[in-house]
Amino acid sequence: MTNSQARHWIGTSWKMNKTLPEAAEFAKRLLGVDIPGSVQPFVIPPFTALASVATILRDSGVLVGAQTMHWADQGSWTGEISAPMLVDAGAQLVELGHSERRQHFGETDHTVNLKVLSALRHGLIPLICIGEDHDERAWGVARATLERQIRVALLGVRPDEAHRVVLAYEPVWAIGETGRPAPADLVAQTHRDIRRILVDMGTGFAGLRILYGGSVSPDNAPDYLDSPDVGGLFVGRSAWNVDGYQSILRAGAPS
Ligand SMILES: O=C(COP(=O)(O)O)[C@@H](O)CO
Repeated sequence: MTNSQARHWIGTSWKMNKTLPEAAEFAKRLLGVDIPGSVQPFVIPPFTALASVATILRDSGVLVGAQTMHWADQGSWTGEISAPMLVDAGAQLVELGHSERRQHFGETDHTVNLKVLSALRHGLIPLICIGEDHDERAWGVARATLERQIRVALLGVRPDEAHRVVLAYEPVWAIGETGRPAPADLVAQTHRDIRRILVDMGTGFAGLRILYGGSVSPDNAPDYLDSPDVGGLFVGRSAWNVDGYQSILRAGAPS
């Protein structure tokens, strides 16, 4: 169940981090955190910890997700995990198309689309990551890149099911240790551009939630959340400990 009153979704992917005991400790500590009612929290552990974290956070209001999946329901796909397996493990959402998967693991707009359709068929919330790289921004084609990523990811998604999709705008140049935090005005403008693309796509798509991700920290979170088109934050390093995550969750409380 998602919090239908939530103004912001604020979540973290742990990427390839945390052992089972570390994951359980985080989840148990999170149970004691006072999360603002205006925030929908979510946590995306590695596959190994998905079921145990989902069990600890069951009925807590914190959504639990996976970092990727395959589009087929089952079959000879060595090393892969399907949507029914994620549901079986307790996942409610699945992150798709993260730039690290596009860059290092051959994820394409087409495979993201196949995965989005599978996620929707199985009742998972697809959290679709989009974002231009450094050159695409320098060459003035950032908006075109985002439009292509969005339109291909959502091919075949019916207007009446589109509201279940969440987008995360994550400029590649802003992500990770070598990333440069994006200026808040650029984030606000790009979210407006994305909103216009969605509006052009028609009823059902116009109101999709758009999160921002890339070097989000407790310091810059309030500035990003100031923009009316920013529907929340998707956080990496700064939320890998509960105190950091809690500080960013607090930024989502109404002032
Ligand atoms: O990659 C993301 C942002 O990572 P940071 O470490 O916050 O730059 C985003 O997808 C959350 O994992």
